[in-house]
Amino acid sequence: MSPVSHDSQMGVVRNVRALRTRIAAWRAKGLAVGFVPTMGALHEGHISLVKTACNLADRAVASIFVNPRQFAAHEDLATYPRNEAADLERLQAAGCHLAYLPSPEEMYPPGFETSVTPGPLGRALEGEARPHFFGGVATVVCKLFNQVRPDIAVFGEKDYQQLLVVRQMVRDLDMPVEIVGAPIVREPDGLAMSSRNAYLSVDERKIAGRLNGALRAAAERLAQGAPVAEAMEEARAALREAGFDGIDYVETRAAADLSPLEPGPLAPGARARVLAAVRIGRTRLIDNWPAERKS
Ligand SMILES: Nc1ncnc2c1ncn2[C@@H]1O[C@H](COP(=O)(O)OP(=O)(O)OP(=O)(O)O)[C@@H](O)[C@H]1O
Ligand SMILES: CC(C)(CO)[C@@H](O)C(=O)[O-]
Ligand code: BAL
Repeated sequence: MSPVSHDSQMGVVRNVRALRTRIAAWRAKGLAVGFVPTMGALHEGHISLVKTACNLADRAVASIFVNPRQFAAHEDLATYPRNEAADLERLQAAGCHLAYLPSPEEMYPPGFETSVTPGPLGRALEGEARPHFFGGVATVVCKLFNQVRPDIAVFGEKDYQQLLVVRQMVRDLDMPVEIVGAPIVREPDGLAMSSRNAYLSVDERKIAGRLNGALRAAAERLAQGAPVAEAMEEARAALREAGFDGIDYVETRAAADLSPLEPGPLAPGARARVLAAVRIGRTRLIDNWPAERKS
């Protein structure tokens, strides 16, 4: 027998109509809705977002949708890890109230043609390496917000630029939702949890564990007053020495809006973020770490 009582059984819906029926019943009771969009293959990072949504709202909805529009033709849409049964169990155990799993046809029916295009914030860093990416993310997140109509939505700081792009979209398009950023959940060696970590071989996994250390070391150098350009050069050297096959970028940017910084030392009190994307074998990893100069 299931240890879960009927009352706390998580709902599972796969189309907008069923989703809206469930949410309308909560709204009728005046309950606040928290939302966590995901692409599935869930790990403790995703679960921490669901728990945050449960803490901040009366009901939590999580979506699982591997969004084709944010993958370029050469990327890993076909092989992206999928594990629906395990994901549903994890969501249920985390206290999620409703899982929303639309099909690609439900999200993008024949005739679909409108998209959301982020501004300059979406063109730097990840946007430069993956030019299609933030347009796909903004479009699907906009649709998901219109479908769920949440009071709050929780996004992980692991995808730091994505969090800022979504905040900017919500501000620019007057969307009635509060965006909450949640801290990065890491493996014991510091590697940020990520669904794509499943691609790593045993040897690659050892190398991957050194990404976070390189960013932390850079943030420490910046805290001590090292020039940004010097700290970034040291970080690149550390990543090359660790054995990464490629570095898409390692940069220190203003934490609030990712605007570029001068090459010299950080201004005392200025909040910055060291961000990187690296490649190892067929896997691309991103991570970031806060940096602030000690006064
Ligand atoms: N380690 C983590 N800590 C906190 N939040 C995370 C973590 N990993 C992912 N998230 C957040 O979960 C949400 C869904 O992300 P997604 O499903 O793409 O997972 P992912 O592990 O980032 O996958 P990928 O390997 O494709 O980057 C995003 O808001 C993302 O920032
Ligand atoms: C926000 C998101 C679910 C949109 O597809 C995705 O980019 C992700 O999982 O970070
Ligand atoms: N976590 C971001 C989803 C992607 O890389 O497509």
